[in-house]
Parts: sequence; structure tokens; C-alpha cells
Amino acid sequence: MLLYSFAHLRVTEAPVANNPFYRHIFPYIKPYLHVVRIMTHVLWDVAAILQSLFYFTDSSKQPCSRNKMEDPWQKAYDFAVAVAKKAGEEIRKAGESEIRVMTKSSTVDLVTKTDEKVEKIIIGSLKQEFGEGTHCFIGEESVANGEPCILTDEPTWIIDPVDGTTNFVHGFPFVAVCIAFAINKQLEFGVVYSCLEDKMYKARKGKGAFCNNEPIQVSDVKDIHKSIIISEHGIDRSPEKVTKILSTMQRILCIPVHGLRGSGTAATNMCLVATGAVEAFFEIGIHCWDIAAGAVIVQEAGGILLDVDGGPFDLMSGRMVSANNDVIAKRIIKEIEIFPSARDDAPIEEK
Ligand SMILES: O=P(O)(O)OC[C@@]1(O)O[C@H](CO)[C@@H](O)[C@@H]1O
Ligand SMILES: [Mg+2]
Repeated sequence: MLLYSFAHLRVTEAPVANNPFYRHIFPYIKPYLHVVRIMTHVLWDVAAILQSLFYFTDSSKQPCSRNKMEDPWQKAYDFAVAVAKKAGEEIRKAGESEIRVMTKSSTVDLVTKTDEKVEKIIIGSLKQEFGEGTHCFIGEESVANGEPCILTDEPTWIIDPVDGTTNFVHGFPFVAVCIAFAINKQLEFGVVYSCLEDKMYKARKGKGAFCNNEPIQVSDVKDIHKSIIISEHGIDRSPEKVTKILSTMQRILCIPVHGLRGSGTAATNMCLVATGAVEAFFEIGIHCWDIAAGAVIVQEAGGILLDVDGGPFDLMSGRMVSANNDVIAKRIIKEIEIFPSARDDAPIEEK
């Protein structure tokens, strides 16, 4: 302020001719006043530049920080919805012609050209939008082709292009495109497009869950006897595992619950928990791409996620209970017969 006022002092002729200051001293300093004036202007400008620099780099201040803090991933979220829609259209179109089926880890682990093509479309679109090398990707088919499956702190897209490939091959009407996004290993948003039903589920951390833009909410049932529970049979048909899976199902049925169901896709199952159509879905032997998007949707719809032993949910562990509340989750967990399953981030030789 002081600098500013001084800089704007007008250097004028002495207004009072008989003032001793103006008569004896002013004539000597007058030539230098112009220099002082220019210097103060320069100093003022430098001060202003420095002040704005500190102001704009302080993260608690506006407006530069406003852009950064505002909603950094909203654009990515909206883009993921658009890409999921495009992918779903591709799957619907592919379902109209003959589907060539191949197998992966076993004769019941199916894959089609559509799985691969749709994953390429999704990852290609994301790279084009956000730039090559800026984000990481964990995609079901890329991992099947040898890409690493490690979740780091980097911005990471977790993709299942066709969740429910067996359904797709058979024309069973639950097939979902799953796109999730994590940063610092925390899921930020998830999109599940159940493309044969044309239902777009989406959720962003702290911003609610939606189906076709309508808010969704888990059920408020706490009485296990009034619940419907979902589980799946998985693709591991070793008799020991199948025995444990069926034994768990029997125990849950005999609680008794209203019913046991399974849509054939983990993503759709989780969305059914999120809408309140069922109370819980659990499975051992799933993958991060099956459940990452659904995990955000369930939580944002008011539900919870746990490990099958009641511990904290771990996206890469290959096991999960998703439920409307912890009463239902813990009651289910009592009945689950746990069997070993490989982590997604385990070294290849351990899988
Ligand atoms: O079709 P994909 O993506 O290979 O996997 C289908 C999938 O439904 O298989 C499991 C069934 O046990 C599910 O949990 C998983 O989502
Ligand atoms: Mg899949």
C-alpha cells in the first residue's frame, strides 16, 4: 500500500513559493524524484507479481486452486458413462450375429472376440481422451494376455468389457460393461452398464448411486429370514470347491432365507444389492474387474463391503461380501465355507 501511494505521488512544481523547503531544498532533489518515482513503480509491480504468485500457489486459496480442487474426476466419470454406453451397443450388435466362443483357464471360462474387441474400444477411447501413458489400466482380457494386474497409486482404470460372457454366449439377458476408476488405490467411481436391459448404473464417491439417472438405495431389511441372497458357482469346478460352494448355499437356504439367486454376472449382482432387489451378494473366486465398479455403486447406495471372513474388503483378494447392512452381512458370513482363492495381484506362478 505504502509503495503504491508513493508511486502515485505527482511530482509537481512547489505549490507554495515562499515555503523554505521548496525554495532551498526542492530544486536540488527535483531531478531525482523522477527516478524515485520510476523505481517505486517497478518495485510495486514486482511486489504485485510476487503476491499473486504466493496467492495462487497456496492450495487453500482461490481461484487457481479452485480449478484443481473443484471436481478433478467429474470429466472422467462422465466420459466413462459414455464409453460404457458405446461398448454396450457394440455387445448388443455382436449378439445379433453368430458368436465364436473360445476358452481361457478352463472349458467353462469362456471368452469371445467381442470381449477382446470391446476392451480395445474402451481402453483406446480412454487413452485418446486422457493421453497415452497418463493412466494405468487393468482390463480382464489384457490381463489374460499377460498384462500385469497390480493396483498402484497411479490413476487406474479397472475394466471388464463383458461381465457375464457365458450369459452373452447363451443369450441369458444379464451382460454388463464394467468401468471403474481408482486413484491412490481408492475407488473414485464405477459404471456398470447392463446392456441387454439398457440399465446404466453409476456412482461416484460421495455423490450417490444411480440407475438411469434415478437415485438408488439398498434395502432396509435386517431380518435375514426376509432376505434374498445372491451367490454364484464360479468357474472352478474342482469337486472340493464345488462342494464348499454348494454347502454354503445349502446352509444359507436353510437359515431360511426367502430365496437364493444368481444373475451370472458379479457386476449385475452388486447392482441388485444397490437397488434393494436383494440383500446381499457374496462370492469367492471373483476378480477386481468384476467388482470394482459395483463396489462404488453398492457403497454409494448405502451398502457395505466386507471380506468373506468379516475383515475389511480388499479389492484384489478375489473374495467379497456386499450387503445392504452389517447385520445381514455378518449373518451370511457365519455360513460361508471359505476355500483358498488366488489374489489378482499374486505372482503368475501362484495363480
Ligand atoms: O464373464 P466374465 O467376465 O468372465 O465373468 C463372469 C462372472 O460372472 O463369473 C463369475 C461367476 O462365478 C462372476 O462372479 C463373474 O462376474
Ligand atoms: Mg468379463
